[in-house]
Amino acid sequence: MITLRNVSKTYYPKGRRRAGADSDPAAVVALSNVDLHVPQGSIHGVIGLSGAGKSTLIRCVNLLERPSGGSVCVDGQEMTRLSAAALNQARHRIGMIFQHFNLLTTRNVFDNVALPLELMGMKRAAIRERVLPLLELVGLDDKAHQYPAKLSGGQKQRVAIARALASEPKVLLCDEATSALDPQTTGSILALLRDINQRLGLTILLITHEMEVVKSICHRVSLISDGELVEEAEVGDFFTAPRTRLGREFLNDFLQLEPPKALIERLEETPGARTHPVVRLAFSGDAVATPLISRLARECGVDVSILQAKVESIQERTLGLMIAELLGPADKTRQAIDYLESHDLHVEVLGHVQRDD
Ligand SMILES: Nc1ncnc2c1ncn2[C@@H]1O[C@H](COP(=O)(O)OP(=O)(O)OP(=O)(O)O)[C@@H](O)[C@H]1O
Repeated sequence: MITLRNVSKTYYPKGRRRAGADSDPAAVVALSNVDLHVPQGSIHGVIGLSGAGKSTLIRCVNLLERPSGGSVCVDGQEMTRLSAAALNQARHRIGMIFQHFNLLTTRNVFDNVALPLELMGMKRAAIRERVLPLLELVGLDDKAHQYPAKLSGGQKQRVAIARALASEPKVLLCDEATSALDPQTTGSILALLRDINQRLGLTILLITHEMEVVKSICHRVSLISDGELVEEAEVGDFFTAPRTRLGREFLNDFLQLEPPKALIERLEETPGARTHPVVRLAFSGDAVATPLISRLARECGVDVSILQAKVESIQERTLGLMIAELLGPADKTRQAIDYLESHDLHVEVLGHVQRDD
């Protein structure tokens, strides 16, 4: 449904865009060589730190920002090649919601949702037929005559969602849609987006800096850093075993699962004659219910000292996470790691610590 190929975006200081301007020290490369494919009906999250290029990326999809290079294809249409009129038409099929809702304060709820339909030239009766079910869908049918100033943040975002859906889009772009909301309201807005995705088959591309958003509703996630997509994975896989250092940092911050500080200070990168490994284990599926740790002791002769552990529900999947020291001779701890990996656990050796004995 959405395919970006080799998309780049460079911001130039006003009036300084010209041939050879790539070397302009004041130019900001916000995106480079971005490839992204979001299939019809899926929810795809792009996560990254502040300034990584998330907003630029999502705004390139509906050409609120025109890419400096590459192609942007939405629902089979190459967006960068459309005339102004055709682009305007294409945008009706791409709804967008924003962090700060962007409602018109002088219009009531009904008229905010009706606005895109008025701009499309729809008759008042047809607008009513379209808007009222949408207000019901977002749970605001009793607020049609209310003005935005009287609404909570969550209600404002619901109006914005209804407005974005008014032109019956195939794609919804969400630009940090829950960042201004408290955790409970965030939960209810995410539930609404999931519901819309399932009921209407709407394809959703969202950008966020919150792992909670990715965990709650996304099917796949991409990680953006300095304008480049550095990692992409199915959400369960990302939470089990992120492949990049930045991915691991996001995950550790979110899970708050780090070895104790005193132990981190003692961790050595390479094993020595009298060290034992500290590992981070991630397991899902059957492994969650299997008593693997006691089997390690029995079958590999290795004791396990659990430093931290937690179980997370990632949508339908249960994920176990643990930080542990493996205590035993080097050949046995090696064998224990092989044993765990052969039972589909993801094992990351965080380092090695000197034995106290
Ligand atoms: N209109 C602009 N002109 C010049 N530079 C810009 C413009 N918009 C964004 N940038 C720069 O492009 C880079 C990416 O910005 P962008 O807003 O896309 O990042 P972001 O990941 O959305 O950040 P945040 O989470 O803080 O909103 C940053 O270095 C930013 O300063």
